[in-house]
Amino acid sequence: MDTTPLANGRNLLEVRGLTKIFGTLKACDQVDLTIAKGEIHALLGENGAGKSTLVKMLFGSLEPNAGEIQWNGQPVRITSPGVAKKLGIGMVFQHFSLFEALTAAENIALSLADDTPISTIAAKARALSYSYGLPLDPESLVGDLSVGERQRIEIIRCLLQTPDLIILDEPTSVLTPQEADKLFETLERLRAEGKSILYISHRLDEVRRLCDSATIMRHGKVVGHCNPRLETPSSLARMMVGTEVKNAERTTAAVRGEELLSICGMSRKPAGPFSMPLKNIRLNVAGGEVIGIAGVAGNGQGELFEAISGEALQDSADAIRIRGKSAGRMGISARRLLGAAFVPEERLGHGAAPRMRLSDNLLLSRHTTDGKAFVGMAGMVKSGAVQKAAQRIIEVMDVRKSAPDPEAAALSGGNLQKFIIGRELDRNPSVMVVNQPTWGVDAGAAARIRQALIELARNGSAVLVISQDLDELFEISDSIAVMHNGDLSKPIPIAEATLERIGLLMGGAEPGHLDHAKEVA
Ligand SMILES: Nc1ncnc2c1ncn2[C@@H]1O[C@H](COP(=O)(O)OP(=O)(O)OP(=O)(O)O)[C@@H](O)[C@H]1O
Repeated sequence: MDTTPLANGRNLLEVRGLTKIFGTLKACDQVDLTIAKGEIHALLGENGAGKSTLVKMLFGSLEPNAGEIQWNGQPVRITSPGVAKKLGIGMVFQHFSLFEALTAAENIALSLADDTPISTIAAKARALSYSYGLPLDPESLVGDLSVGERQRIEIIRCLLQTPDLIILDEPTSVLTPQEADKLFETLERLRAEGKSILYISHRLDEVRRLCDSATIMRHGKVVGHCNPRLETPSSLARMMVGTEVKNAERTTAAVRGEELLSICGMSRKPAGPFSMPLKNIRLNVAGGEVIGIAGVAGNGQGELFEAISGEALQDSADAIRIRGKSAGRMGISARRLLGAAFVPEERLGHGAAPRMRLSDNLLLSRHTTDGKAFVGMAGMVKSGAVQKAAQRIIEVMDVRKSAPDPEAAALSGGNLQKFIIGRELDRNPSVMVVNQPTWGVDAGAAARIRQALIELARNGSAVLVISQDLDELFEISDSIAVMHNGDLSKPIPIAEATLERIGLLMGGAEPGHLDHAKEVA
């Protein structure tokens, strides 16, 4: 591995010795980074390596403890995002900062902080979004949009400020392959226009395809540079993690046990003008198996998760059965009491309360289901037991953190995901339903999560995984069903599933959905 920065034309940004300390942890330790004009530069590293901390300092949302930043050859102090934007630095964050009750245009207006009329902003956003191939309806309410569409708003909001450097923190983790392709076209066009891009991603194949150079971080330090096009995904993973990374393995075939999760003709009207109806969904997940659900984002996967988890109730109690009990009218806690566990796609807010410590988050999600273990006589919390369970999860899932029991918001994105998945696995649920299990998780940790899901199933649980990552679904599933337009296809056993067949179902082109609908009728 090369350890000197690649010279690639004139430099737009040079960072020397940038350091950020949280408590006793050096999240960034003497980091050097050079970004040339007109290049797409990847920032790679395992979860908690310090990537987000570094870019937050470049965007003025965190103040460095030491180090220097030069912009166009001049030393600068980026004391706030406003200063960064004025210099020409734009950022698309890993966690979106959008108000759900406002429209896309209203959200954009808020960040522009001037008095341009909303109609002008909407018109500009619409024109820009279409010209960059990321179509957006500025009048749509954010609350009704899929994660992919929300990200589009963030990107357009950033581009409206005509930045010279665009920082993207894991932009494709929630996108479909088609959406990701569109984004790559947009980024390539921006590069051709002379813009620079700093690109954080755990998807190493896309880094190889898109990026001109890469800086690799480990434990807060820069450990090398490379030209990703000359590397393989496994050599990049090795540089990041420091050791070889193995894929998850289905070592034994699934032995289908009793049906533990049954969805029996479940329909749901669209919750808002932009959400998808669910159409007569039928699916049985038995103990021992992993069923994967593929689909282009926005085809009803989010609505399906809400209906199964109890975030949205059914008219009929029998529409969902968990371990034989009619659960369609039960809320999330009652379904959890039946032995089910749910991991939503949005980690902060939905999956964890950001300002609460990990142990409190654990108690919050499990006090009903683990009442005896965590709550004693007269409602006193057994804090020792809660702390012990939190530590166990942290160890099993290798959650890297800066304090013994930090707030959820102080974890890196991937480490929080590991904690949330670990918190649910720790209950040894009979039914586990996960939406995007490895969103934002590094290659090593993703393999660990996938292996844990396979093992949970092999130990007798029913596992349902909704994912936009087809490679992931092929790696862990015993059968794959596809959501299209609110309709779920019949699960295809993995031995008969090909990328082409699943791809056709995702596009609605194969009659699998129709056959299934006929069978159901
Ligand atoms: N506000 C904070 N307070 C305390 N510690 C923090 C804070 N933000 C980050 N950290 C810690 O700093 C380290 C680096 O985190 P960072 O988010 O920069 O990692 P990352 O490389 O972006 O990881 P990921 O790929 O998971 O997003 C982690 O150990 C994290 O727990």
